[in-house]
Amino acid sequence: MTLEFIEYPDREMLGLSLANKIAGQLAQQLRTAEHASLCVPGGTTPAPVFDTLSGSDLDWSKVTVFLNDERWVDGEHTRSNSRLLRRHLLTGKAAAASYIDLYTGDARPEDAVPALSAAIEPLLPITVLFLGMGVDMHTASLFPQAPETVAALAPDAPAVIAVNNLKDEPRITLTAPVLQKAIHTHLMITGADKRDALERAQTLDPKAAPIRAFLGDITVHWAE
Ligand SMILES: O=C(O)[C@H](O)[C@@H](O)[C@H](O)[C@H](O)COP(=O)(O)O
Repeated sequence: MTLEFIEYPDREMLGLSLANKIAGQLAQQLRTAEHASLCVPGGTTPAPVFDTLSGSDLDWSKVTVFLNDERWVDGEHTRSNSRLLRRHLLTGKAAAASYIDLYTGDARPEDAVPALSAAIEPLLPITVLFLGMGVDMHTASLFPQAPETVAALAPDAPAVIAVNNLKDEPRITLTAPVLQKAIHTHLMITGADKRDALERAQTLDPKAAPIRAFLGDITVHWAE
């Protein structure tokens, strides 16, 4: 188990390098397999990586993309992570990729769990997992001390679960057993506060610091 920490001179270098690494790992998988999967975060940080990655020269028609987690809002809502992907990742060459939308339009995320689990399970293990992290040490929609986080960290958790215990809209999130089995895992963080939070997370229990559950074999990409 190795945590590799890469510090970049700036965010632009980070974005270019991480996009190239992800594209290289997807291409490597496609040399020996018919299919590859790419699981990505929402939030505000990853857009520059997506912009570069979407122009990468690989056989995107053999790649399936899905999010780590989604907010339960319509796909055109400004808080929709799918909206971010459609504008920054599923465009250019990457428009040929298949996309599993975690927002199904069901009234509640709970209603979508069986169908989404069934759609995601055949794509496992995830070839490349790209994670983000909040300063509170959450990743995907696994928030510190939330009852859903305890459920999502269980070794027998289903592939996705609904998360309702939030100030804003409900969400759906992939769970630890699915995320932990990814072949390649990258975490992108920016700013001193997130670097400090990551350091703190390494001393805490995953229920208090959910990112801790994924700090096995992982490459952390950081820039100020
Ligand atoms: O939907 C989400 O919110 C994400 O998937 C989430 O886990 C994100 O990666 C972190 O919250 C960091 O978000 P920022 O990049 O906006 O800081």
